[in-house]
Amino acid sequence: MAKYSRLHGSVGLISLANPPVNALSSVVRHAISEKVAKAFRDPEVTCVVICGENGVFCGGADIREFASTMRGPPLVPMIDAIEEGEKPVVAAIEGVAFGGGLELALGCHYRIAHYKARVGLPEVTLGLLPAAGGTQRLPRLTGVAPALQLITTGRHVAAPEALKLGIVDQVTEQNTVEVAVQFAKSVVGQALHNRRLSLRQLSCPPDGLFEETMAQIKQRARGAVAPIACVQAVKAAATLPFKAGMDKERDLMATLFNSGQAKALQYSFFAQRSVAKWNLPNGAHSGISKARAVHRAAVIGLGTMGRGIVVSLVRAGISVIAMETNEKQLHTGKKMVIAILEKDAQKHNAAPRADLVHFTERLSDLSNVDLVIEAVYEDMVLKKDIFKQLSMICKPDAFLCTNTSALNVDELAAVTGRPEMVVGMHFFAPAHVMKLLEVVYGQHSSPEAVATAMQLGKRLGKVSVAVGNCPGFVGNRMMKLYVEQAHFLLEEGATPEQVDEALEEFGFAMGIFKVSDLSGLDVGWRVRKEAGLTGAGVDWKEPPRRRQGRRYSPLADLLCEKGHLGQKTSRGWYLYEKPGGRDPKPDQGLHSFLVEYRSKYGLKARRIDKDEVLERCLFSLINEGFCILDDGIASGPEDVDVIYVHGYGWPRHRGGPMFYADMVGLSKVLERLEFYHQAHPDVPYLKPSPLLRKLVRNGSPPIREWREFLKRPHSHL
Ligand SMILES: CC(C)(COP(=O)(O)OP(=O)(O)OC[C@H]1O[C@@H](n2cnc3c(N)ncnc32)[C@H](O)[C@@H]1OP(=O)(O)O)[C@@H](O)C(=O)NCCC(=O)NCCSC(=O)C[C@@H](O)CCCCCCCCCCCCC(=O)O
Ligand SMILES: NC(=O)c1ccc[n+]([C@@H]2O[C@H](COP(=O)([O-])OP(=O)(O)OC[C@H]3O[C@@H](n4cnc5c(N)ncnc54)[C@H](O)[C@@H]3O)[C@@H](O)[C@H]2O)c1
Repeated sequence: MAKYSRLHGSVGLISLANPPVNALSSVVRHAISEKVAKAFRDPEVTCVVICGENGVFCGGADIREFASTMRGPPLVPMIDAIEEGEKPVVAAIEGVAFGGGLELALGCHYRIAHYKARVGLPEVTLGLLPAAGGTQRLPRLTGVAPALQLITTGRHVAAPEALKLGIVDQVTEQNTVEVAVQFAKSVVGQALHNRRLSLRQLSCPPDGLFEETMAQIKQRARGAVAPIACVQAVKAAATLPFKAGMDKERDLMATLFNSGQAKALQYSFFAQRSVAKWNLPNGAHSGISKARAVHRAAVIGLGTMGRGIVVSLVRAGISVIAMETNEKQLHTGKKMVIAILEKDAQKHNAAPRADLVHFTERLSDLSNVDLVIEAVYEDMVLKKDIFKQLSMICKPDAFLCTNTSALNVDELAAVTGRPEMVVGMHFFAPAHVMKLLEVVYGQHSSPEAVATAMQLGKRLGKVSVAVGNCPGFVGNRMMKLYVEQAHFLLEEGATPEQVDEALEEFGFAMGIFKVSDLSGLDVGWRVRKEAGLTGAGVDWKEPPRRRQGRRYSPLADLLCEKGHLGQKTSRGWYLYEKPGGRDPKPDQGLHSFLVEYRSKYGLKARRIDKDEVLERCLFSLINEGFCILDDGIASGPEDVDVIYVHGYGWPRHRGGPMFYADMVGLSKVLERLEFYHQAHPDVPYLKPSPLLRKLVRNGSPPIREWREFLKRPHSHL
């Protein structure tokens, strides 16, 4: 709803009141239209201020309404009516003015913002465009180039920058509504013609602007349609009269509105918020579990992961003890941490925060920290030794966390005298960049420990997902099968280029073989050795392409044995111009190696099409996702999808693997898995999961109903 009051006798104040973000639901739109008309009718009222209650102007259209038939007064005529009014209308912006909220403000004649407010048109991130005049009014206010950038990226703009761009007329540190009221009174009687953005003429955009932006988008937003529609809409603003531009905006929105991409992106928006509401097998949940404040943290091991974790903690203003095992490693780690912090400082024109980090070689220095994150080698014996020592050294209420990618959190907890204080905090590389954090609860992890890790993740700007304990947790458990299928496809006749091309066309920023070259083939090699699949622990009675009773591909192991570890050695699945090179080229040597390999094992190469690449790689991953849900390791499909979108490069406009399965159709996924399982009976995980079968038996309900078919989450191995 929206409230109406009269201030100082002559100012009509309209306050949007729809907590938490004053979204423009049909009720709110109705109320605004009514109150504006009332203020315009009232002869005592000479000017109007529109604001939002609770320190938020408006978070835009009510996204939940998009899933059903839109009812209530549309936004466009409502905003037009405000702009056409003969009394000055001032938007008082606190908190945010996003999407339809900013479009409403652009319809007002003036905008006053609090200095902490943010504005933006993030519709593109929801698979849409700003269709309440945003694509036509913003370019008329800022010029075409800045508007194009803001609309195609959805970037949030802080008030001081908004002032520079001309989006707001004034920024204040005072009470914004009071300032806006005084301002409104001061402009009564002034001509409004110039303040009506729809009447403004646009100056010519720079030559080639639209073509260049389109090319950048095609490169950056692989396959996403909304940014392209945004360019077309802004181009209409630059080339057509306002009314014709509005028609174009509406038509483009109509094509986006019901698209699969818009549905996927809106699902992702709510999924990201739903994972913050976690629950544990013992009934504890985010609503009742209190996090403890973390003032001092420690990170053990300053390798690839530890460095990034230290930087993340420092960026959040937390003081850190960074510990390494010897002077040389400490020196290298310290140099890397400081280099990143200095780069940060340069970017923000501030002093580096290195004073927050204390570097040490002594574990005993950790006695007084609130929380420790261990990030040493993936070696259970080493980690256990460290946890045993931590249990004795750290103060009794310190949380002990591990960044292990796949090891058993319960086994680590068991060597401490405080298993309830132990959780996994699984960051992703590089940890100061990647958004995802898996918070792994063990059998004994207390709700307070989970709440603290989740809260800390939030403070570090991560999207945190609570998951149960099993080998690989959620992300890596699914990933393993996806990688394995890609290797099998090479055995059967594909090349790394063919597999990667299919995955990149699907929307992944990088195909799986390029990713493998980037992170180093030795990472997986170490994991396979630890799992007894290669190296000393192997049962040599089994043939090379069979391990632990099932099909196995030793291809990656053979490359590692040759020293072909990826970018760092200039050869892996691709060829690079020099060690550390970034530009992958097809490797004829690798192709010949594949031919020899197939001939050695009597494998006949066949033509593998893109559909098979996608189905084999993605459906096996999805099938494991269903097993994970069935096991209660993830509490809902949203958790799996958020993990894949934020940690594994799954294209956001495809929602995530479980959402994708729903879009493709569960019976199709089931039928194809049955087909591939019959064709490859020695690959057990291609057998469709019982949950997938159950859902299909129950008529393939939409993803939002899957939780009804799930058991409660639990942690098991
Ligand atoms: C606002 C935020 C920055 C706040 O962040 P914060 O961290 O404080 O809080 P949360 O993110 O946790 O949010 C709290 C709570 O609020 C929910 N929520 C937030 N925003 C919205 C919203 N806009 N609508 C609904 N609900 C919202 C959130 O889900 C949380 O609740 P939960 O229960 O899940 O915990 C931050 O929230 C944020 O960034 N929000 C999104 C901002 C945004 O993207 N805004 C743009 C919205 S889209 C829009 O505005 C479109 C406009 O351009 C208007 C277009 C006109 C539409 C015309 C339709 C024509 C259709 C024609 C086609 C017809 C074709 C045919 O069928 O024939
Ligand atoms: N690299 C990744 O992509 C990635 C991603 C997520 C999680 N992980 C996990 O993070 C952990 C660390 O991985 P990494 O890639 O950073 O390894 P790394 O080899 O780059 O670094 C490990 C560091 O630990 C230090 N170390 C070893 N023993 C120590 C001890 N007793 N005390 C203090 N420091 C010690 C080493 O000197 C080294 O600098 C592993 O458990 C790994 O599985 C790695």
